[in-house]
Amino acid sequence: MSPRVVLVGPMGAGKTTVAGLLGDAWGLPVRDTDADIEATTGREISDIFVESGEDHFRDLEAAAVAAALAEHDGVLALGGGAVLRPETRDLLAGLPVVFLRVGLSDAVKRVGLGVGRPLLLGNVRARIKALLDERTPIYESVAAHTVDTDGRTADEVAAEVREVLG
Ligand SMILES: Nc1ncnc2c1ncn2[C@@H]1O[C@H](COP(=O)(O)OP(=O)(O)O)[C@@H](O)[C@H]1O
Ligand SMILES: O=C(O)C1=C[C@@H](OP(=O)(O)O)[C@@H](O)[C@H](O)C1
Ligand SMILES: [Mg+2]
Repeated sequence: MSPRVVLVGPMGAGKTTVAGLLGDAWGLPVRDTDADIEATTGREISDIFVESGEDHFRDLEAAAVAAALAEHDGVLALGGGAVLRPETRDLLAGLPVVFLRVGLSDAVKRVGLGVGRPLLLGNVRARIKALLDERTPIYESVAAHTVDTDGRTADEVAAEVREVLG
């Protein structure tokens, strides 16, 4: 069992949204590791970060990704930082991983000033810039395909993901 597609990329790339659209288009079930972590722990992601720290969140996330990759054959969206763990990158080798690329201004516009993304607290623009600089090479290293999302609607992005996967 193996997912039809695994979406990676930064916060605001549209992974969660595009996963839903792909699931609808293909008639496949959709999973999102953030939602899986919230369901298993009964806690919100931001509470886990604040109360237990990022390392603990990454442990939960690595386990959630491993479980989803083993159990799920539909569409899978990862959280933006899931690829930071080497064991997760190893598990992604050979899978249809698509990197949804987003530039700084579109990412800032999309994530807004919500409190749901704890890593962005403070200066949202500076935090996103640092995350994009640090993580872009990692997303590129795990992805079989890259789809640009800047200036495109989520529907347009989903259509291109379907196209690149053939
Ligand atoms: N291509 C897009 N263009 C504009 N807004 C988008 C696009 N994709 C997603 N969004 C919006 O951006 C926000 C973040 O999307 P989300 O799917 O949660 O991203 P991610 O899971 O990658 O962090 C949501 O409000 C969503 O509706
Ligand atoms: O980039 C990150 O480290 C994170 C991304 C978030 O998911 P999205 O990428 O779906 O927003 C969520 O997992 C958490 O807030 C940490
Ligand atoms: Mg998401």
